[in-house]
Amino acid sequence: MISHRRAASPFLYPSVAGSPSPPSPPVSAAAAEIEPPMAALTRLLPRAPLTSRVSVSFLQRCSSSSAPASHSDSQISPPPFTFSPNLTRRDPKDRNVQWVFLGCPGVGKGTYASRLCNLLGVPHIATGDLVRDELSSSGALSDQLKEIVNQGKLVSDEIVLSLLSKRLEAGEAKGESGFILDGFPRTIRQAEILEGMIDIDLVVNLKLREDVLIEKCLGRRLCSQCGKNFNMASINVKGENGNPAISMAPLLPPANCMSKLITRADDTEEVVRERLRIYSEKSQPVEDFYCSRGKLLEFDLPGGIPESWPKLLEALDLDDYEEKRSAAA
Ligand SMILES: Nc1ncnc2c1ncn2[C@@H]1O[C@H](COP(=O)(O)OP(=O)(O)O)[C@@H](O)[C@H]1O
Repeated sequence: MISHRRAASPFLYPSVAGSPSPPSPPVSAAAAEIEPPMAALTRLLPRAPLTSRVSVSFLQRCSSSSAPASHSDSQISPPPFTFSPNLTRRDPKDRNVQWVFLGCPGVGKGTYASRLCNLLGVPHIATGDLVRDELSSSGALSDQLKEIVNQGKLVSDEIVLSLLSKRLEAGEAKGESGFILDGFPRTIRQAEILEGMIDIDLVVNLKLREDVLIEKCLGRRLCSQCGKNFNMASINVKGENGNPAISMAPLLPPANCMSKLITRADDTEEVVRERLRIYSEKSQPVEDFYCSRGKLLEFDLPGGIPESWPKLLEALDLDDYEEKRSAAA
C-alpha cells in the first residue's frame, strides 16, 4: 500500500515549462562564512542536452510546518583545503538534474538513486562510497576514517566536503552534467554549505520503518569484485501500530558474484543501531531544512523494488519519461 501524499498544487523541478523555482530562505551566516573554501562545490557541470531534462510535476509536501529555515549548530572552523572560486550557478535548463536522496541507513537510497541515474543519464555520487574508497587506500586519513566509520559515526564535514569536491571536479573534467547525491548532506552544516553553493532542484526522502531498516542492513552484501549491492534478507513484517505490512524479497546476486560477497564492517546490529540514532539526531533536521525550502519529496516505500520502483517513478513524474523526453526534444 502506498502511503505517500501528493501536493495540492503542481511544482516543477527543474522546469521544462519555464516555471520559477520556489523562493529559498537565505543560508545562515555560518554557511556564508565558509563559502570560499567550499567553492568547488559550485563547479556546475557542462550544458546538458534538452532531452535529458525532466520535470517533477507535483511535490509531496512534508508534514513539518514549523521547520526552521536555518540552524545555528555549526561551530565552523575553516577547512584545511582550498579550491578555485571562479564558479557560478547554472540555469536548470542548461544542465541535467541536481537531486539529493535522503533516508536512514538501509532504506535503499543507493539502489533507487543508482536506478534513477541510469534512467536520467546522470552520475550517482554516494559519499559513503567516496569514504569507503578513501578507507581502502593506505595512509593516515584511511586509519582515522576506519575508526570513525566502523563505530557508525559521521566523518567530519571537512573531510566529506573535500571528497565530494574532488569527485565533482573529476566529473566536470569528464564532462558530466547533473548528479544525484546519495548520503549527502547528512548534517545541517553540510546542507547549508551545499545550499549556498549549488542549486539543488529536488530532495527525495525515502522512508521505511525502523525494524525493516535493521533487517535490511544486516542482510546487505557487497560484491567485492563488481561493487554491486545485494540483500539476503527476506522481509515479511505484519502491519501494526498504524504501520502497514511490508514484504520484501531478497535481492540475490548472480552466480558469479555469490562467492565474492562481503559484509560491510559497519553493518553489525550494534553499529546499525548507532547509525540510526545518529541519523535521527543529525540528519532528520536536514529533512526540515529542505522542507522549509519547499524542496522535499517524501516517499514511503511500499515494499521491495517491484512495488516501489514504479510508484517512485510516478511520484517523480517519470513514469512515461521516454515519451516526455521525446516531446521536449
Ligand atoms: N555526508 C556524510 N557526512 C559524514 N559522514 C558520512 C557522509 N556520508 C557517508 N559518511 C560516512 O560513511 C559511512 C557510510 O555511509 P553510507 O554508505 O551512506 O551508509 P548508510 O547510509 O548505510 O549509513 C557513514 O556511516 C559515515 O561514517
